[in-house]
Amino acid sequence: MFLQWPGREAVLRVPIEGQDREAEETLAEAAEILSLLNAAHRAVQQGGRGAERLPPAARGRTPGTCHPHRAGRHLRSAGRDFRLRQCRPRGGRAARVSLAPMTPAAPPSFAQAVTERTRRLQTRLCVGLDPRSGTYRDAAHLRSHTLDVLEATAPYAACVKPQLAFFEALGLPGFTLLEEVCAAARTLGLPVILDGKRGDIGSTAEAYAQGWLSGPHAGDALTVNPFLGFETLTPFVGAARANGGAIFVLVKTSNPDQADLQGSGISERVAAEVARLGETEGGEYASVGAVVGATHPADLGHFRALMPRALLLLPGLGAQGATPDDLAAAFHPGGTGALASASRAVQYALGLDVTASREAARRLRDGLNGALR
Ligand SMILES: O=C(O)c1cc(=O)[nH]c(=O)n1[C@@H]1O[C@H](COP(=O)(O)O)[C@@H](O)[C@H]1O
Repeated sequence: MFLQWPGREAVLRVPIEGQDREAEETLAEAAEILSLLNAAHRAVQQGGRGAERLPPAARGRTPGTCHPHRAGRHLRSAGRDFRLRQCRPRGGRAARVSLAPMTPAAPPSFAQAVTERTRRLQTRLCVGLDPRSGTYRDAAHLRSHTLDVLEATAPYAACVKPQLAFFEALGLPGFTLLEEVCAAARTLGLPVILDGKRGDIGSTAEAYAQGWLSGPHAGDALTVNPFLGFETLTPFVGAARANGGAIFVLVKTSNPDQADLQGSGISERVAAEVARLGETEGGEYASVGAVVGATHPADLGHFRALMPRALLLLPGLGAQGATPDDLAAAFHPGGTGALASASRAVQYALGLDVTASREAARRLRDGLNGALR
């Protein structure tokens, strides 16, 4: 077992013995080494030599890289987290150390992260990334424009939604780009919804769920097609819950032809299942959300009421004709609970002009905020 002391540049590893008393014992040892490191550091700063005073566990490290210990500092020991209450050197080779155990904070779930971002940045916009290969000179151009649009629009976005079809169409390089997009989104603090509309018999759905919610190309959330029956949702729900992710189940899609199959109460049956799956979960919003087209403004309040704890993904803003003013009924008071999505209207707002994409995202964010006032 090891204690790690994460300094700015050095990680000090000290062997730990014992279980319960490990905090006192280990930190006493660590503090001793730190106190020696600090003494050595001071000696080096004063022009002397100090490294030879280090105990074997600390030898070989640059004394100048040690980090002074501070109350409040976070320590990780054998997978447990502690906060340093006090670390007082006592004489040359001893120190008194006092630790408070910490319960490590679980990373926020998709629903928490996206809702927190909505509140903090006042944005309900989901930026869709649908890179169309015919639009670009070559693969490098497609890549750079896609990443540029992501970066330029991030300040106005609650989340980003790459549509898998456009990446799959590029073959293997598309998967590499998707990974880059997901990594860049995470660096920008943007939760990622992968729009894959997956769904299959349960055993195959398990592989989809593994691939898109926990595999190397995974997003934080995935759109899911319930057409095969509710059994198809089970692996996706399991993977989303296990990974702090989410799924968005197609309830009423944005296209006019949805009526062919989604009329006659079908959307309501799916909505009831979405609500049922979410009702056992704690938290403000459940991990099971719903896709409801922004192109159905008259139905948004209805579906909001049927799935009170579901996040609603509202595609169809912009190119499919929906406007921010159409969407207020999908939100809860306070302006949370829904994400309005636009792809072409942002990514190709004015050809390949990235500044125009940025402005389009800003206008849509402002429009959505205005509609909620
Ligand atoms: O799940 C989706 O994102 C989705 C559901 C739906 O009902 N309608 C719909 O258009 N979408 C996706 O949302 C995006 C809409 O693109 P734009 O019309 O360019 O904004 C496309 O990637 C669609 O695949």
